[in-house]
Amino acid sequence: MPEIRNQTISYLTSKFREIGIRPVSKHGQNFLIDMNLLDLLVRSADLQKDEVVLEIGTGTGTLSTRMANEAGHLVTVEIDPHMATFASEELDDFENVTLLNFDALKNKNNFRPEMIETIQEKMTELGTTKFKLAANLPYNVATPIISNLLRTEITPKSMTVTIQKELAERIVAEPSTKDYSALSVWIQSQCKCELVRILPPRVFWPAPKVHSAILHIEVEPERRAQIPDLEFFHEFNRSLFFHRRKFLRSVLHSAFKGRLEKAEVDEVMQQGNLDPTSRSECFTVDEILAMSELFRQRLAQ
Ligand SMILES: C[S@@+](CC[C@H](N)C(=O)[O-])C[C@H]1O[C@@H](n2cnc3c(N)ncnc32)[C@H](O)[C@@H]1O
Repeated sequence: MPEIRNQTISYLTSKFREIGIRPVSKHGQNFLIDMNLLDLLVRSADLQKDEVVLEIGTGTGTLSTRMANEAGHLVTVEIDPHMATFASEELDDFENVTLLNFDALKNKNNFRPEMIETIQEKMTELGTTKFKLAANLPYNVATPIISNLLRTEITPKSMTVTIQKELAERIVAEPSTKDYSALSVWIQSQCKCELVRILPPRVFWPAPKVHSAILHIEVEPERRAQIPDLEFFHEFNRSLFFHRRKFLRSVLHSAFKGRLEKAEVDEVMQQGNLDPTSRSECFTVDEILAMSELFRQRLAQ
């Protein structure tokens, strides 16, 4: 088994000095330096030898080496060429790692196609359909990464991620709370979420200004399969929370402008017993799923 190095602050600072680089804050370069927490993240991800694992944000490769030991194959993506060079040395002895040096996102709504193709290729080579995301995510792109992964042609079994605490709280939020949002509904409509641990800034180097959290998101294929049109639901849900303080009737009139007459929207609302003066944030995930389905069927008529 290749060696797993414990990357302490002194190891990282001396290596960075040697290479002549510094952590770049615009890329969210806050490295997890608490080895117990790295192990907790890997344990929570429950990686198996018949699985391909995607890591977005290789950084110095400290989490990557731990995951490569557990997984069938690790596809790890890093935007920063300096970090990719650093990590490739750490990962040199691992035969089951593919390190890609580019931005994981093509744009806010889509992943870089080469990343998805590489995962598919490695799944075929391994003869598996199983794939997971496990990563200490760059905070500025954590939301699109988690959200988009439920919209790609390959569905992950789970996503175990370190993210900003506020974002974790938004994902697990309950109806009628300030954190409840389109993201909470989108994730909870097809996944079970567990907040594994809150992490203080000091477990990272350099320390960020905010607290973080390890979140484990388990995709539930049966629930996901019950959503007849994922893209329609994704758009419907987003438009529902676009003006979260407006009354439902007005929100729905705007959402279907040009596609349904106002009277038709009112009819669907009556059909679903939907109170026109309610607000989107008071509906449960199941109620929003049912609402979306009523409108989808109306549009299909
Ligand atoms: C929070 S650090 C995690 C590093 C390492 N995995 C760890 O656990 O300490 C996030 C890493 O993601 C990289 N990154 C930022 N944006 C990215 C993007 N859009 N695509 C790929 N990597 C990105 C950063 O350069 C940084 O190395």
